[in-house]
Amino acid sequence: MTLSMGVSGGISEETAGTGEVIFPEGFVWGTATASYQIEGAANEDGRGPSIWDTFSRTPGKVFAGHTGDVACDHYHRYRDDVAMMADLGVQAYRFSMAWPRIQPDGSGPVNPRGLDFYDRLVDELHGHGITPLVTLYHWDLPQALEDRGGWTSRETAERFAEYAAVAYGRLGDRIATWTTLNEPWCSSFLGYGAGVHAPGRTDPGAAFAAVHHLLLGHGLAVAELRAAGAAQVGITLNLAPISGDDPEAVAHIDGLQNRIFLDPVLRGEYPADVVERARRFTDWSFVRDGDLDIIGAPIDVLGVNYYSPTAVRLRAGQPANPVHPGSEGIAFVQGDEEKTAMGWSVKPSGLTELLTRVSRDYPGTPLIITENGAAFDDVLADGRVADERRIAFLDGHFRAAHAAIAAGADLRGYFVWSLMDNFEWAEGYAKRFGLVHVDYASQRRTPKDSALWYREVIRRNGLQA
Ligand SMILES: N#[N+]C[C@@H]1[C@@H](O)[C@H](O)[C@@H](O)[C@@H]2O[C@H]12
Repeated sequence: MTLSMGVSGGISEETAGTGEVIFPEGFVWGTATASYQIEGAANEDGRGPSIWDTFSRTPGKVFAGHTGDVACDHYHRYRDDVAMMADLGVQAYRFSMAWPRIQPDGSGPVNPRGLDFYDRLVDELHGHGITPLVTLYHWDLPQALEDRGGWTSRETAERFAEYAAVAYGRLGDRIATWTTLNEPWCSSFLGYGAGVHAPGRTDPGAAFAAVHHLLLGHGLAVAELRAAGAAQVGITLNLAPISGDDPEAVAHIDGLQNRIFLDPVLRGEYPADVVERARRFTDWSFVRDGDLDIIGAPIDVLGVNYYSPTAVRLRAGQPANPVHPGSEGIAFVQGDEEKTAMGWSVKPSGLTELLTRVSRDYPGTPLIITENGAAFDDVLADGRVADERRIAFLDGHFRAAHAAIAAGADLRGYFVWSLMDNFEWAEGYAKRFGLVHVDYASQRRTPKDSALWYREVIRRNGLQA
């Protein structure tokens, strides 16, 4: 089953708020994870070091010095995890492949034992009737490539395309939907601009070079995947609706958060206003003739990760937010909505706004929500996690997605982040996003109430009144 097949049938009358909503027939319900966040086995079967192995070992970078060395031990427990997904009725599973497991140095020799793991995983998924959706890059860049410049170097984009071809060569017969990158905004602006993610660099000019080479890697990989016969190719972007009273401030942040990725991928051009604003930090000389044609090659599906909206306002003297280069005088403000354990506003309507905006401004590409979910301070008591807030969060966001479909968005599926609690990057294991609770000491998995609730949503293909 491909994930961007047309969904058939109309949708029920939109009954906002609390009524029953039924999604189109063929709508795909899934869960999502990422290699470094769940696999563990960091030094097993030939896996090479990634930038997150290095970063998490750098004092002060990750909460309590947590690392992904063991994580959820999914590398060894994948059969039980897949069986658990099947029990929850999950129809599709979004996971990422660890580039350093497949090419330990990021180029050259392929590690067959790394490919063997994904072979086993994909066969297990198919054995349970679960459709795989793969992300080729979810932030675990081989350290050897970072040592040669990482995403600031054009070479990394070229190596990424080679890695994509290797992965497809082994698994292309069993994976229909291939997404190249997860959230290049995080890889570039958090990793090279603000330094709060691996590799921990704080150079805005490097961040813009990373933006370009990540996107170039995407385009070169799409070409490789197409040549190899991939059925569906795409990319996942973390996007947010930007609100505020000052149009210039909104445009600035919308440009850096959304349009710097959407425009090249879906229009084959960088937004002119972003290019001009960024000239303080870069001369864009890393962009070569033909690059934008490569980056803008057609894709079959756009993955959208949505968590929370962004609100900005002018504030005299406000220093730049290092995550958003050139944002002096722009304050990021929080509304009085409920907050998650990450401190993010809970605003389901932001998802409707985002999906309808993308559909309006970038028509013609089917959408999949590749991540949406929330961290809350879950408590396991007597073998149960009564995570009502997560149920309410998901209920609201599912309804918001349904409203977007009713407004014309071509939304094909929804992957809840995350299948299970996992390594939450700089937050380590302190933040729990999972539908399934993980006791890291015992590795015991306990489906939370939200998982059992989600099973019913999937069974109904919608929500009860
Ligand atoms: N933070 N947070 C949760 C979640 C993260 O765990 C994923 O790896 C990212 O793709 C995206 O940031 C979202």
